[in-house]
Amino acid sequence: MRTRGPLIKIVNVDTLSDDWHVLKKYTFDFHRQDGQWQRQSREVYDTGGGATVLLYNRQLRTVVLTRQFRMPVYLDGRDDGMLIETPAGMLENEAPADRIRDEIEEETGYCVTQVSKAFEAYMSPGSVKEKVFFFTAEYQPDKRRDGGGGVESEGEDIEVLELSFDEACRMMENGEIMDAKTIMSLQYAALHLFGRA
Ligand SMILES: Nc1nc2c(ncn2[C@@H]2O[C@H](COP(=O)(O)OP(=O)(O)O[C@H]3O[C@H](CO)[C@@H](O)[C@H](O)[C@@H]3O)[C@@H](O)[C@H]2O)c(=O)[nH]1
Ligand SMILES: [Mg+2]
Repeated sequence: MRTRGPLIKIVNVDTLSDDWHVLKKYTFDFHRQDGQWQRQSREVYDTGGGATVLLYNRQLRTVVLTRQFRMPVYLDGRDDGMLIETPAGMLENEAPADRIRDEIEEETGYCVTQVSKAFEAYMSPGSVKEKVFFFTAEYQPDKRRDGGGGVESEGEDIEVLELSFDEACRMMENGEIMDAKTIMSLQYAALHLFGRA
C-alpha cells in the first residue's frame, strides 16, 4: 500500500467534448512505486454521479424494476437494447436521497417516504467519473400515484416491472438482468433484506 506523497502532477487538461456530459483529457506525471515519474494521459467522462434504489416489499417478497432502451447496450449487439434496471437517475447537483425519491416517482409512479442508504460505488473507474449512491426503499402497492414511465420530453419511455424477488434472482442468473447496479442491489437484498428461497 502506497504511503508516500504526491501521486500525480497534472500537466494539461483538454476538453474534448462538452455536450451532455463533459469529456476531458488529462495529461499528468505519475509517481511510480519505483520512484520514477512517468507521463501519462487519460480521458475522463464526468457524469456528475448518480443514485439508484432497490424498491422492495418484504411481506410480498417483491421488487420493482424498470425496463428501458439503452443505446450503449444496443450498440453492444444485445437484442433490442432494452435493459432491466433498478430505478436510477443522475444527481444533477442535488442530494442523492432527495434525487432518488423524485426519481422513484418519475420512473415508477410509486410514492415512497423513506429511503435507506446502502453503499456507494464507482461503476467504471477506468474512464468514467461516476460514483453511484445505492439506496433501498420499501414500497406499498397502494401508494402508486400514476404509471411512472419517466419524463417523455427527455425521451424516457420506461416500463415498470413488479417481480417476485426470487424471479428477479433467477433473471440475474440466466442473463436476463445484466445491469451492474441492479445485480449489486439484488445481491445486497439477498444478504440484508430477504433470504434467498
Ligand atoms: N439528450 C440526451 N439525453 C441523454 C443523453 N444521455 C442520456 N440521456 C437521457 O437522459 C435521461 C437521464 O435520465 P436519469 O434517469 O436522470 O439518468 P439515467 O440515465 O437513468 O442514469 C442512471 O442510470 C445510469 C445507468 O446505470 C447511471 O450511469 C447513472 O449514474 C444513473 O444512476 C435518460 O432518459 C437518458 O436516456 C444524451 O447524450 N443526450
Ligand atoms: Mg433513469
